[in-house]
Amino acid sequence: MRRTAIALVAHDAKKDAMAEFAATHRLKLSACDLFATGTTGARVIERCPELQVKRLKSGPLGGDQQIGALIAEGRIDALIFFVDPLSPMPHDVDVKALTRLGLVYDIAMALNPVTAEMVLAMIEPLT
Ligand SMILES: O=C(CO)COP(=O)(O)O
Repeated sequence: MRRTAIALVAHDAKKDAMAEFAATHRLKLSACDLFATGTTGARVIERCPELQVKRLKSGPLGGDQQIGALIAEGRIDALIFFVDPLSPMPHDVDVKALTRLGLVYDIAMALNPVTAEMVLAMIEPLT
């Protein structure tokens, strides 16, 4: 049985919040397999160098789609995606496709920090 796999994604205006979220939950996250879009992953690693994070491409360059592909393959248990609802995104279609796949495959999906706290509280990492 594999470890619990969590994907971390944050839009630019939410990256500070994601770095803080990762720092607050570093212990639990360290027991999970972590995936992230490029810049989000870099920010998480910068804040929490001890975390092993598989960084994919930056979201606008295909990273959202890579996370979506992992979801479609059944390799992600939870998506924590801090969405910026106030800024237009050139890759809005990718963002929509990613959240759509989260729904299609019925994984745990948190789109804001308060829900992410709840989702993580329910996760018992397999070690
Ligand atoms: O754009 C993103 C999600 O749509 C996130 O990508 P980055 O983590 O590379 O900024």
